[in-house]
Amino acid sequence: MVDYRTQGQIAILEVNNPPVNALSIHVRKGLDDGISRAVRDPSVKAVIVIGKGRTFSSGADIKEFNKPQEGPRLTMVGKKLEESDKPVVAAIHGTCLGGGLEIALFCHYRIAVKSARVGFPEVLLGILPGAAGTQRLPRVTDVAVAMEMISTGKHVPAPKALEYGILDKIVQGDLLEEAVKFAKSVMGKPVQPCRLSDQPVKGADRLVQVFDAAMRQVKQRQRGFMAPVVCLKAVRSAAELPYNEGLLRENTLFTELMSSSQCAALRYAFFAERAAQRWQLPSGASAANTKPVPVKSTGVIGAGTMGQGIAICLLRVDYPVILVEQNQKLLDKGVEMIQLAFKDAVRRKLMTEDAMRHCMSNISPTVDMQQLANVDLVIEAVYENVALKQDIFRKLDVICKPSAVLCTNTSTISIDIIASATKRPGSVVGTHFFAPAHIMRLLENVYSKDTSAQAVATVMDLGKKIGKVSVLVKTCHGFVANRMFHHQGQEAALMLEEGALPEHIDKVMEDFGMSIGPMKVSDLSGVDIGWRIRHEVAKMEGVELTSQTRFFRGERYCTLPDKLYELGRLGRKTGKGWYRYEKPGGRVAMVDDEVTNLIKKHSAEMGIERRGISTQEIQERILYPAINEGFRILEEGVAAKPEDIDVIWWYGFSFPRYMGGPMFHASQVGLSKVYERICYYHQNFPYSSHWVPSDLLRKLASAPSPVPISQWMSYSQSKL
Ligand SMILES: CCCCCCCC/C=C\C/C=C/C(=O)SCCNC(=O)CCNC(=O)[C@H](O)C(C)(C)COP(=O)(O)OP(=O)(O)OC[C@H]1O[C@@H](n2cnc3c(N)ncnc32)[C@H](O)[C@@H]1OP(=O)(O)O
Repeated sequence: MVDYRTQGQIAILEVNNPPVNALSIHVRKGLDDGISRAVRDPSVKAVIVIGKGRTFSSGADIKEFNKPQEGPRLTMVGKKLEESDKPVVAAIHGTCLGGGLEIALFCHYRIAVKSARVGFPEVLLGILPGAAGTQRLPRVTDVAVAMEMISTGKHVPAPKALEYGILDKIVQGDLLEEAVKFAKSVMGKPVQPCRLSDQPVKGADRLVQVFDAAMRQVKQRQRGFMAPVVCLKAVRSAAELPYNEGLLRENTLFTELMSSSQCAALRYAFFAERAAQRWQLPSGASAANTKPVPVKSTGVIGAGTMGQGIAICLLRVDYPVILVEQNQKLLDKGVEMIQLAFKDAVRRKLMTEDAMRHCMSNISPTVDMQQLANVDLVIEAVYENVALKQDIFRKLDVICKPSAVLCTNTSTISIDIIASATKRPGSVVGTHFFAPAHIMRLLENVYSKDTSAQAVATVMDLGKKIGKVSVLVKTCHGFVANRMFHHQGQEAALMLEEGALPEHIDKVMEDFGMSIGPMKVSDLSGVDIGWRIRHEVAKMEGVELTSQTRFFRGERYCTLPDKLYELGRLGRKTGKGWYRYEKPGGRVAMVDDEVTNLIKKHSAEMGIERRGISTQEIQERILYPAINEGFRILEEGVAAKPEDIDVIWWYGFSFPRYMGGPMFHASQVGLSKVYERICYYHQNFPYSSHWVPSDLLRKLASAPSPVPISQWMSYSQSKL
C-alpha cells in the first residue's frame, strides 16, 4: 500500500492503492511506518511522498466512513510528517484531494506537475476537511481563498495553487526526478519555517468581512445545505483560536457533520452516481463487455429549442453536426439561436472567440435529410408526436448507413413504437435530454425490447463525452423521469383547484430544498409540452380532451393546465405561464393576478370550495406520488435500481443531492410511514391511480425491520 525505498540520501514513500490512492487503513499505516523508518535512518536526509498510478491521492477512503475507524488517524500520520526534522516533500500529480491535500499540507514542501489539481471536496460529501485541513489551508494561503475552496469543494489547477501559495513549485518532466532534485536542494535547511502549525493565518485582519460575505453567498446558493456553513465556521476558528484549539474545534464540527443525515445522503450519492455508469441489460450485456460504435460525425433533426441545445452539446466537444430542419426559415432561426448561445458563453468567459468560431464551423445546416447518409449517429429532436417521429425514422431507415445509431429525443413515447417504423429496431435508442439541453447534466438513455447492446454502449459513451450523467432505463410511457414527474404535475394541478396557488406550492417545495418548485419547472420546460403529451395520449385512445373533461382514463382530470395553454401562457418562453416574467425568455418569476383569478374562477366553475392546504400536505402530495411511481418503476424493471432513479432526480429535476433523491428520502422517512400516508391519500382520492400503493412498497413496508436501499430489488420478485 506504501512502498518504501531509498535513492541515495532520500527516502521515497510511494502510495500504491489503485485506482485513486484513497487513504485506506493500510495506506495510513504504510505512511506512518515509512516516515518513522526514514526519521530513524541516519543515512536519510530528506523524504518524498508520491503517488503511484494516475494520481497522488483522492483523499480518505469513503468506503471506510460507515465503519469504526481503525489504524493510525490521518492527523497523527500528518503530525509525524510535520515533526520530522528531515525535509518532507509532497510530489503531486493527478488529483490531490481531501485527506490527500491534508497529507501534502503536513509535508514541508509541495511540488506538482502542471496538470495536477488540488482541492477539498469534502463539502460535497457533507463533511469538512477533518484532518487539520480547515486549520492549515488558511495558514498556507489567504483565509478568503481557504473559505472559498473549502466551502465549494472546487478543484484548483496547479498554476492557480502556486499563485495561492499552496504549492512551492511547478515542475516539468519526470515528477520523481524533479522531486529528488528539489529534495536535494532543501536538504539540511531548517524545516521549522515550513511547519504550517507554527504559522499565523493569512488575512486574519479581514476575517469578519470575508466570513460574512462567504456566509451570505453560501446561504443564497445552497439553501438548507449544512456542510458549507459549518466549513466556514471551522475556517473562521483557525483565525480566532491557537492551532491546537482550532484542531479541537474542527474535530467537534467534523463529528457533527459526519453523523448528519445529509452526510449519509451525499455518501450514498457519491457511489450511486458511479454505480449508474455500470449499466447492464437483461440479456447480460453490460458496460464491461460491450464496445460502443465509434462516432465521428453526427446529425440532429429539428432546430427547435431541444435540437439547438443538443447540437450545442455535440459541437462543444468537437463533433461535426449536420443540422436538419424542414424549411430554411426554421433552420436559419435555429442556427442563429445556436450562435447566440455560443456568443453568450464567450461573453461569460466560458469559451474563447476562437473556440466559438471553431464550433460554428462544424455545423452543416440543411433542409435535405439525405445529407445524413454517412453520419455515425443521428439524434431526432422534433416535437412530441408519434406519427411525425415514426415518419422520420422510416426515412432514416432508408437514408442512414447500416452501422448508424438512430436516437430519438422523445421524453415520453415508447421507443418500441418509434423503432417499429424501421427495419432495424436494434439501432434505435432513446436519448432523452432535459431542457435546456446544453445546460442540464442528465441524459436518460432508453432501450427498447430490440435495442442492441452496442447502441446502448454508444449512447452511454456519448453521454460521457458530452459531459452528461447518463442513466440507462427500459422503455415505457414517460420512462423514469417524466413518468414520476407527471404525477407531481397532476397532483399540483389538483391542489390548485382545491385551494393552493402556484407560489404556495413552489415555496413549500423550495423550502424543502428543491432549487425551483414544480410550477416554475413547468414554466421552464414549457406548458405546451405537457399539453401536447396529454392530448397525444388522449388522441391515441380516441378521446378528445376539452374544458368539460372531468375524468380521463377513469381518473380525476384537472383542466387548469389546459386553460393556461389555451391563453398562450406557455411558460418562460412566452414571458407568461404559471407566473409572469420580465420578458419572453425571462427568468424572474412574478406572481400574476391573471393566474390567481383564473385558478379561483376555475375552482368556482368546478363547484369546489377552496381550502387552505398545509405545508405537510403539499410536500406529501408532491413527493409521495412520485415515490410510489418510483417503486412501480422498480417493480417493472424500468429502472434497474433505486440509485438510478435518484441520480435522475438530482440531475434532471435538481432534487437536493444532500437529501439523497426521492427514493433515498423515502428510506429516511421510513417506508412504513410513506406507505401509510400513500394509503391515506388513496382512501381520500380514490380517482387518482397514482395513489394506488405499489406492491413493492407494500412488501418493503411490511418487512420486520427496515430494508437497506441496496437490498430493495431482492423484494421485487418475492411473493410476500
Ligand atoms: C467515524 C468514521 C471515521 C472516518 C474517518 C475519516 C477520516 C477523515 C479525516 C479527514 C477528512 C478527510 C476526508 C476526505 O478526504 S473525504 C474524500 C475527499 N475526496 C473526494 O471526495 C474525492 C472523491 N473522488 C473523486 O472526486 C474522483 O473519484 C476522482 C477525481 C479522484 C477521480 O475521478 P475519476 O477518474 O472519474 O474516477 P471515479 O470517480 O470513477 O473513481 C474511480 C473509483 O475510485 C473510487 N473512489 C474515488 N475516490 C474515492 C475515495 N476517496 N474513497 C473511496 N473510493 C474512491 C470510486 O468510487 C470509483 O470506484 P467505483 O465506485 O468502484 O467505480
